[in-house]
Amino acid sequence: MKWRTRLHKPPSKEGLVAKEPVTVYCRVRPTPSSSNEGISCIRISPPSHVRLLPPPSALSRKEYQYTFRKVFEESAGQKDVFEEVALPLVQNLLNGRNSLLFTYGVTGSGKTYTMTGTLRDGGIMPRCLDAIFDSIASCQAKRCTFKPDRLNWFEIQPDGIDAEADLYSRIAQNRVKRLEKKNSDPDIAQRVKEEVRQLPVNDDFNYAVFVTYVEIYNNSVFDLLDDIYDENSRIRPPQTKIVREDSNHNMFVHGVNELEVGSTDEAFEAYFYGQKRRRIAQTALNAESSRSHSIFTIRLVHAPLNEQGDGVDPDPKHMIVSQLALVDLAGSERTNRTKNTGMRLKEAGNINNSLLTLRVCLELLRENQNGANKIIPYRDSRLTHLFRNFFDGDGQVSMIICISPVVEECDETMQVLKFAEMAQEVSTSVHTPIRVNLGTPKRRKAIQLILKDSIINRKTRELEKVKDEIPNKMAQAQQKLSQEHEKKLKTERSAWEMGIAVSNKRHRRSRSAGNDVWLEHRPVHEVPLNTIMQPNLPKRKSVTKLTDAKDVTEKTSKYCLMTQNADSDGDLETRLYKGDVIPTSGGGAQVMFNDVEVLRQYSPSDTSPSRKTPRQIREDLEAACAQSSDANQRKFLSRERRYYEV
Ligand SMILES: Nc1ncnc2c1ncn2[C@@H]1O[C@H](COP(=O)(O)OP(=O)(O)OP(=O)(O)O)[C@@H](O)[C@H]1O
Repeated sequence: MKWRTRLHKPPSKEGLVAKEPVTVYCRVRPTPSSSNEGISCIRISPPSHVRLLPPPSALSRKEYQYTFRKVFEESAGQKDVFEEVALPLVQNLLNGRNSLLFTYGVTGSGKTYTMTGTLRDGGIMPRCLDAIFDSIASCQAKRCTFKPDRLNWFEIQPDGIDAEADLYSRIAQNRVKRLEKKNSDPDIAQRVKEEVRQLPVNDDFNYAVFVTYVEIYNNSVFDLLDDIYDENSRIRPPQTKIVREDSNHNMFVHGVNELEVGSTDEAFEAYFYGQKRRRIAQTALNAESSRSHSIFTIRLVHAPLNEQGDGVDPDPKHMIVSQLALVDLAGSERTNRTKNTGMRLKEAGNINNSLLTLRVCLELLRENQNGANKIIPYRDSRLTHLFRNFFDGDGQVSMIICISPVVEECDETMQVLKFAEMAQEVSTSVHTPIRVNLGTPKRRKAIQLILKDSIINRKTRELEKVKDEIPNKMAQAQQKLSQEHEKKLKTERSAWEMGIAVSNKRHRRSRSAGNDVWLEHRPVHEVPLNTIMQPNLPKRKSVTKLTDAKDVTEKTSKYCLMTQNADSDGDLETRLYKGDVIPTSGGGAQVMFNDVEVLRQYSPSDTSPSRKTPRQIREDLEAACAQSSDANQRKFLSRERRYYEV
């Protein structure tokens, strides 16, 4: 069943609210190889002090010491910075809180390096994504369970994918892929993922991750995930977006593309796509200087598990949306040093204006916290307008000041440090939303336990069933075995009876009447048999002496060796040893004896005890048949040799 929840406005803010100061960290980048090696305008006193030593050429020669939450030395790794600065913000996100993290500093001071890093040594953004996905791994909602309504909220589709949402998702993913094919983007597969600490999550909720990527360039907002190409594959000029306020007074970029991502790599694909759209202009200071503020926002949708534990609660009032905005600010710089002109000068002016507005807003906020009641000019720049909620109402704000030890940049570095020190004096409210009371806390675990239990029960039942069936199955197997045995015996018996039938005289006689040509090998001194029954061999050739091999090899297929003898009672006994003539591979022939016929004449009046009964005679014959192997055939032959010349 599929249904759509009616458009729902975010719930009013209830829950715990705590005041948190803007947290400022300072990262000192290694001295660039191009600068005067060994000359540095910075001294660090771990863990939180940094001293600026202006060179003789500086505008102000006074030494200053600044204190921040933590100062990262040149040797600090990406992991150190992430764990100290961003991991608590990821925990915020998982707890339903909002956070904003800026990197701020002069051009080339390491802001992008700190925020994004490289594929081999990821910065804060990929590490945050890894930590999020690792933490929600067991509670990730089915794709398309939530659909952005483009008004800063989400619709719930409890059954997951619906056609429209799926289409949206496919278009969005394809757009990212298509661009990747056309350009030689960094290979995401080469990204090195470091072990990230899994953070605790409320596993009675299902989670989905969405990303947006916008830039503020010359004080206009652009959606970096907007389709670059139109229907005719022509490059579309970028469309400016407006910053709006939703019904709950939250600021958002209207109509921005919000992409559901199922993994860090998918989010990275979106990021690289967006990178293409960023205006990257070369300045005299940095070959890859970004001239716009870029904002990569991760939104986490939390929705309670439904009662069955196989989907989400369809009530949108129970849904929580938290966000972590990662802002890579454009470099603050002095135009006279960068020697910018024309468009670059305009860019620099806008960048400095928005940074100045940020500074002014923070200064006035600080004054208001100390009793003043001044209007904060958020609207003076898109940057402050968009993040008004964070400063004014809700969310933790953190900042990493990136500084370079290069002496030439000492004056600008001082401005950055002064601004950052002031920013720490501003406090913001951090709101922790109240999660819906599910009635049965630890619902997922309970359902998992029930499922596990039912699997165990099912397996036990299956085992018991098998156990019950064992005697039955054994009886069946035994019956089958005895049936097979019986059948085998029967076959053997009938074969045996067939054998006996073969020795039946009449039967053999009838076989003699076929197309076979018999070689009848008679004794030299034959007793006249006129009065005695004789075998009927219709096509035969009789010999008393085998002199020519051709007698056997040519034409004949049957061989019959005849003996005549007087038995112990003086009666005449004629024996016919019969066999098949089988050609051999050497061109000769061999005889395979397979039958013995005994014709005996005796007087019916003779009743002497030594006379064999017909039954005894038959038994003798059967025994002779049973011995019709090669060896025995040879024995027969040698036994009878004295009567023949072979
Ligand atoms: N901590 C660091 N360790 C190693 N290399 C660094 C570090 N910080 C910066 N870099 C290097 O310095 C160069 C400039 O850094 P980056 O592009 O991050 O500066 P930026 O402040 O973002 O500049 P812009 O304001 O122009 O965007 C890059 O080549 C980057 O790899």
